[in-house]
Amino acid sequence: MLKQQSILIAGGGSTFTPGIVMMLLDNLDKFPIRQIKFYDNDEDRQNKIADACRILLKERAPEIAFSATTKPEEAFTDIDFVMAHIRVGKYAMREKDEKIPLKYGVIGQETCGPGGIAYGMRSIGGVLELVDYMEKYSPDAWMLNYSNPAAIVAEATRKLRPNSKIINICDMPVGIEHRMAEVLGLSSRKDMTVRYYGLNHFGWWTDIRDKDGNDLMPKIKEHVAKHGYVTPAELSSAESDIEASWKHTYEKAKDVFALDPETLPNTYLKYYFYAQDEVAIADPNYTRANEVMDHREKLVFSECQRVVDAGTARDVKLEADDHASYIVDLARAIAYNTKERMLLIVENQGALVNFDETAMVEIPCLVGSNGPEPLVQGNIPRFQKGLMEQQVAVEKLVVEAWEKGSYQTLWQALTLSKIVPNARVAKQILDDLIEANKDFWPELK
Ligand SMILES: NC(=O)c1ccc[n+]([C@@H]2O[C@H](COP(=O)([O-])OP(=O)(O)OC[C@H]3O[C@@H](n4cnc5c(N)ncnc54)[C@H](O)[C@@H]3O)[C@@H](O)[C@H]2O)c1
Ligand SMILES: O=P(O)(O)OC[C@H]1O[C@H](O[C@H]2[C@H](O)[C@@H](O)[C@@H](O)O[C@@H]2CO)[C@H](O)[C@@H](O)[C@@H]1O
Ligand SMILES: [Mn+2]
Repeated sequence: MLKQQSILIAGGGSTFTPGIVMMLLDNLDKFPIRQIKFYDNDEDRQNKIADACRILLKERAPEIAFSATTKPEEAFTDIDFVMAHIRVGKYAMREKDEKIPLKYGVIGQETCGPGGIAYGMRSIGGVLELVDYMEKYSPDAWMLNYSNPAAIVAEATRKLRPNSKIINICDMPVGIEHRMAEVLGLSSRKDMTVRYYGLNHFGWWTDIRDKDGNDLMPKIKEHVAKHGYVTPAELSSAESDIEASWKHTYEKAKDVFALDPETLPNTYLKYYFYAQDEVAIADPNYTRANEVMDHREKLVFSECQRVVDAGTARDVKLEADDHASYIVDLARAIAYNTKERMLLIVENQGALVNFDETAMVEIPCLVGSNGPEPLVQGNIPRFQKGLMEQQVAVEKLVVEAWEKGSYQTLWQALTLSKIVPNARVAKQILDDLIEANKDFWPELK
């Protein structure tokens, strides 16, 4: 009989929380649960999600104990897995991360360039705090962390909490693999076995095969060269479920792919290869944060309110997706030693032979009860190596700047980012970001 698990969702008020709860409910036969707790530092926001999830859980799995709290000891005691997805500063700060660089004609993005650096400087402290609570109150637990910017957070936990049981993850590769599977007519992305390497939001597939070992790359490449990662269904229907900004990102993968037709790229490389094109189509007064607040956040919170008002979650419209299935698969792999092959952000340690051993890289790993076992991906080519060396230096400098409280180091990080044109612009953006982030960043000297 499988051991029943106790789960803490940290960032209970996240728009992604209901999806994860739905996915946990869908998998109770493979991942039995005795307790789910929510933790957040914003009680009102968390309660809106928790009140709906309490109804959902009572109807579908009344045997699972449920609670929501803002008290760390109550939250982190008696836990097997912490599923973390906090956003320090919430959407109000994401909006500033995006709009400040745009004032200077520079990409404003959640995880890439100056926006990602600003968000990283807020997230490091928040995530380390969660790790410390977990180690104090449930020292045997694992933290599976989605909190962004995952690359910077991963470098911070590697360097500042080297022995902690935290695994940093991203749903972007599985989201793209889902699209590849649709292109191939496969029923699941899990029918594919992939080789992949890179940094978070900065990587490439080098090999994709079916379970019999047949090479699937040629067919995917043929599609991507024409349509990027827009799926056949999206191409043939005038109406699509995806938002226009994501559709553009999937289309733009065509131009990103053109740079290296040997591999298949992660979508967010568009911000590095085509920075000016992306700035040209951005609206400095209405960025992705505004879209998310107007769409996903409204949708999730209004649906939770509807469930609470109706007193039932019988016809709840919130769905579990790849994002949720990935974190649940990872928890299962650790809990029951499934040895599932998954892309994770781990310390390189020779897996990319000719790359910095201490870099946090995104590569396939076999996951069991001891955690991830990285799979060697060999030598990487000069083009990717050059790009990755520059980007990993940015990520390491940000963590160093946070640790030392150093203005100079953060200025260097911004200047080194491929997205920022020069040191003068880097300084202007930095000074604005410091002012905007004074409640969140360490003081920089
Ligand atoms: N790694 C990935 O691929 C991936 C994918 C999707 C989302 N995410 C990340 O997941 C997170 C949640 O995204 P969202 O859009 O749902 O955000 P959200 O703002 O809806 O939710 C985040 C929650 O975190 C809470 N929070 C902030 N600081 C906290 C702290 N110090 N302690 C406890 N709680 C805190 C907020 O109050 C909020 O309820 C973000 O970091 C986002 O970037 C990552
Ligand atoms: O702008 P947002 O908040 O909608 O998304 C930013 C996040 O984007 C990635 O996740 C995508 C995923 O790539 C896509 O396939 C689909 O599932 O939607 C997800 C987000 O809604 C990315 O991996 C995250 O790190 C970003 O935060
Ligand atoms: Mn991601």
